[in-house]
Amino acid sequence: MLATRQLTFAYDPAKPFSFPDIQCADREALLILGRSGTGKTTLLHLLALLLQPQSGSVIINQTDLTQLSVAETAAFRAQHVGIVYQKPHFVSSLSVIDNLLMANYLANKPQNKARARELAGQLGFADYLGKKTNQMSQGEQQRVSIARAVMNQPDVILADEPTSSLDDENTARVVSLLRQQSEQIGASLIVVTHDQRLKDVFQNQVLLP
Ligand SMILES: Nc1ncnc2c1ncn2[C@@H]1O[C@H](COP(=O)(O)OP(=O)(O)OP(=O)(O)O)[C@@H](O)[C@H]1O
Repeated sequence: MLATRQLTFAYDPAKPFSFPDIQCADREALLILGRSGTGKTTLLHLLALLLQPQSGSVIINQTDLTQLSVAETAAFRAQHVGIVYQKPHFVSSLSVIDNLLMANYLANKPQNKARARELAGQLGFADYLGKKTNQMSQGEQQRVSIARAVMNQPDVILADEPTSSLDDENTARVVSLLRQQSEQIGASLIVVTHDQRLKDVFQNQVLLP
């Protein structure tokens, strides 16, 4: 479960952001829409406490992340939050499977190769596990990115424009994989996007003004 209360933030004091409260239960999906520059990525980074809000709270399960120290926040994020970035960031010198196992390492958990293989099978990149990520197409990399986000079975999955550079077929595939994974592990799924193709797919929506 993720909920926010009266979140505010400013890169520049002259341009403050004030975000609508959002709520997303376990196994639910929420789409956050808005034109370019309305603060979608900023909001997603606040939800992951990658940015510290000026005021307000971010609650995941029973924990108010804004009350945690920097070290506690980093540990909480690694264990409970899975992030799919707009452009996948991988360690290019490592293989696909080692990039997945990195999520275990960062969360201070034992390496779970069986889970990495299971996800690769489910998401359709089992043949790539030993390869480097730069040998994969963008759509394939996006699927690895989803697998990495769910390696530790997080409580919340945050996805930033996961489909903006994909064709219709890969968009449908990525959306269904995100939903399937969040339902399987019982996570809240929050997607921020300006991709109008997703409007008809998600029932719960928030529009940033
Ligand atoms: N690090 C930063 N420093 C200063 N201003 C920033 C920074 N990051 C974003 N902004 C500004 O904050 C506003 C919101 O940016 P943000 O990236 O959250 O918007 P967005 O809705 O995700 O846009 P897009 O759909 O184009 O990705 C923009 O006007 C942007 O220029």
